[in-house]
Amino acid sequence: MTNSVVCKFGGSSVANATQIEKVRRIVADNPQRRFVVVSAPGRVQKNEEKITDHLLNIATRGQHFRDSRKSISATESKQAVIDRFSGIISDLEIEGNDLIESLKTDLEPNLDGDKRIAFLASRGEHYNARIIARYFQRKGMEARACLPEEFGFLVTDSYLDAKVEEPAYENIAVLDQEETDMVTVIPGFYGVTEAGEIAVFSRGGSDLTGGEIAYAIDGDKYENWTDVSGVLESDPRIISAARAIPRLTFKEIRLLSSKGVNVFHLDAMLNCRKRKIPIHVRNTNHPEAAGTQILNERVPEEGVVGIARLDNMAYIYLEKDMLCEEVGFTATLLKIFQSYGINTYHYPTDKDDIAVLVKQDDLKGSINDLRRAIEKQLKPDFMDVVYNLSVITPVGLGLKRNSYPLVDAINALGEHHIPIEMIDQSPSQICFHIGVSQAVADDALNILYRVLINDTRA
Ligand SMILES: Nc1ncnc2c1ncn2[C@@H]1O[C@H](COP(=O)(O)OP(=O)(O)O)[C@@H](O)[C@H]1O
Ligand SMILES: N[C@@H](CC(=O)OP(=O)(O)O)C(=O)O
Repeated sequence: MTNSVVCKFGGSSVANATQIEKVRRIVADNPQRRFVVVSAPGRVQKNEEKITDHLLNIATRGQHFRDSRKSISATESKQAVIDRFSGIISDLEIEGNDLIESLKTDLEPNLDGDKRIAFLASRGEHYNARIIARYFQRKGMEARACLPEEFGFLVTDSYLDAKVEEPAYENIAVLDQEETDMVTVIPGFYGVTEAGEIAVFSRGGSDLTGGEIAYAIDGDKYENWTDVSGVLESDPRIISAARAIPRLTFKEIRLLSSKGVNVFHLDAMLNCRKRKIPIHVRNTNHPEAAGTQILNERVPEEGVVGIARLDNMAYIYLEKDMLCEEVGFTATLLKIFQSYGINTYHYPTDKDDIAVLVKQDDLKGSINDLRRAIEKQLKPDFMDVVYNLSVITPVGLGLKRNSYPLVDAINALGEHHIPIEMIDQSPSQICFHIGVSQAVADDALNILYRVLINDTRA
């Protein structure tokens, strides 16, 4: 079946009845929008918790919010989840007592460990999809909810970071062949293992579900609906003047997402790229806005198209004479990080030194053991750990043939007396990374936005 558009609506687009009505209008507006992937209800107010976070708090018996300023018990989270869904059902004026009863049972699962966390985390998407399908029906739309556990959205049994298994694609294709006039509502974020257990993708994983459905049915387009008018030039919470980027390549969005632009899940575009399915990031609150098209190719007219930023980073710095001539030194070093489950972001290296950039939270609890392992296996002359770093990454295909933005960035930061802690160009040459102290990161981002994007506009 061709001519299908897969639409994914994020948590902010399905947070309450008003938002869900906007979703219905968007779906009804184009008969090609036959697959609708929904997230769990997100934030209505800025300082509110997402339903998924409440569910994780229930799963971890009140530990999930421990590091945040709020202290919310598991019992309070349970009530918050029930209240939110009851409110949505009543505001949408649909019959939903059965759903609330079933939700209450699901909130007391007889499961332990990661299986318990995954099952509970998935319930936000699960119940929202069932509610939204009912609402569509009440408004006269031919619609059905299709649940991953029923149609066989098969995933691996890494319960909190599942990956899609090949047979899932055939099972999704079957959905596409039946009931072709219907709108199919699918909960995002989770799948089912061969043993019939629920496993979730990493956070933000409903984007991934949308991308996988689009790939499986070879859709014409994957629309990703959110609360901003596309992928913006930089984080709108810091750069209020940031505008939507009209076109991006898969490579550019992947770089931006991996370096902190979290409007779109890092892996959601991988299979779409394989089948050349264009992705369109759009605003549920402003469907008339042009949004951002993500395509295989584009002709760049500018140097930098967007600037990402990763906060709370740290680096481990090592010095050792002739380090670069010691075959296997970097491999051993990275293996040590791997053995502690720590993801490494960059490792700029030179003749006698190397630095490994990581998320500083990932060092919690293991930094002393990690240092000991490095000392024992690699015997560095000197080792230091630098915390509270922010890594700012300007991205753009145009950088490949134009290195002036790199010079401009360094000059502008110098003029404003912002010390550069680290600098590194990616091998693809379409982005570079500048590390600055967290304390001056907002200033640095503002300066770089001005000099690399704003001032270069015609
Ligand atoms: N460069 C950027 N472009 C767009 N949004 C961004 C960017 N950087 C950060 N964001 C934030 O990402 C949010 C959208 O992502 P998310 O909260 O996951 O949406 P959803 O609830 O639709 O899944 C926006 O509200 C915005 O604050
Ligand atoms: N609800 C899940 C999955 C997701 O994709 O949500 P959102 O679309 O709100 O980013 C999460 O919060 O991680």
